[in-house]
Amino acid sequence: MSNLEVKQIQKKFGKKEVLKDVSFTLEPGHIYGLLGRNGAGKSTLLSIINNRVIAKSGDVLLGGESVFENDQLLRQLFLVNDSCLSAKDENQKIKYYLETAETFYPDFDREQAEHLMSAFGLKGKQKLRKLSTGYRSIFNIVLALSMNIPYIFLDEPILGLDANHRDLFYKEMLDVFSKGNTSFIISTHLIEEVSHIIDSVIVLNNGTIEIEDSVEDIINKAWTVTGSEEEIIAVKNDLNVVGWERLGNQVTLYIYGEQPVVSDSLTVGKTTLQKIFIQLTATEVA
Ligand SMILES: Nc1ncnc2c1ncn2[C@@H]1O[C@H](COP(=O)(O)OP(=O)(O)OP(=O)(O)O)[C@@H](O)[C@H]1O
Repeated sequence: MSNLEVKQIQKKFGKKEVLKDVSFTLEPGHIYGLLGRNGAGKSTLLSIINNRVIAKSGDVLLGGESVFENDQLLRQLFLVNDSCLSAKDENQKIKYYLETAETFYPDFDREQAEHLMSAFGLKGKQKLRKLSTGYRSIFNIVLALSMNIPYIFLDEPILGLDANHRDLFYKEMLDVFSKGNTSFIISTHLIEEVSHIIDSVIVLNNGTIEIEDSVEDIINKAWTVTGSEEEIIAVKNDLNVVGWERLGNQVTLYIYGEQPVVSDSLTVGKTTLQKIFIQLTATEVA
């Protein structure tokens, strides 16, 4: 498996510059979380990488070669989202789409698809257009986890899934991941829920990549300093503060970087991936 390099992607809708200059590299053997506020451009970026939306400029390279206009390379990637099947086809039965997937993706694992359908309670004779929101997500998950290709992109994969089905999805995805043939890139707002599944994070903010790091490193760099307002004001300029919060008469600073060195009267603590993400992306984007 080769690296997938996303290089200097720019995209405008009308006058709105959604992606200003987006570059990052995906490596085999990872589960990435693509995080960003509503309207940050995650879906647009995933569609561009998978050649479903055309960028103003930039490139996507697999093993050093551009994937655009290269069907063979494009078949090493797959984006599962609400529009991965064209609307006009929705009258068909589920088994039709599985057969189509087998035609286009020679490594598509039909046995795995049948296993997943039985685990999630989806039947081949059901028509796509009659599925509930949750079962449409399940159908997309069945496709994604049976593809058997190097890079699978999932845009909000758990939309409408109940807690049992979400757990089942994570378990089945980890099973596929453990076989070593596929890296996953998941775009979602359920950060706490996926924080135990993903190992790396890409944060899209203000049209560029704000963070590209392992979950472990981000958590290691995420600190809080809590104390009275007076004490906090006295130290805040010496720290790399990315946000703050008041609770009663206590103020908490969110710090991103080295462990803060402060007086004993202040409390230094750790924080979660979700909290630090909220602080790092606090400015309105949409
Ligand atoms: N086809 C389009 N025409 C015009 N504007 C668009 C189009 N697609 C997306 N946009 C705009 O581009 C911006 C980014 O949208 P996008 O759906 O990529 O963001 P997102 O990060 O996936 O958002 P969310 O988390 O809310 O799903 C938004 O302001 C959106 O309105």
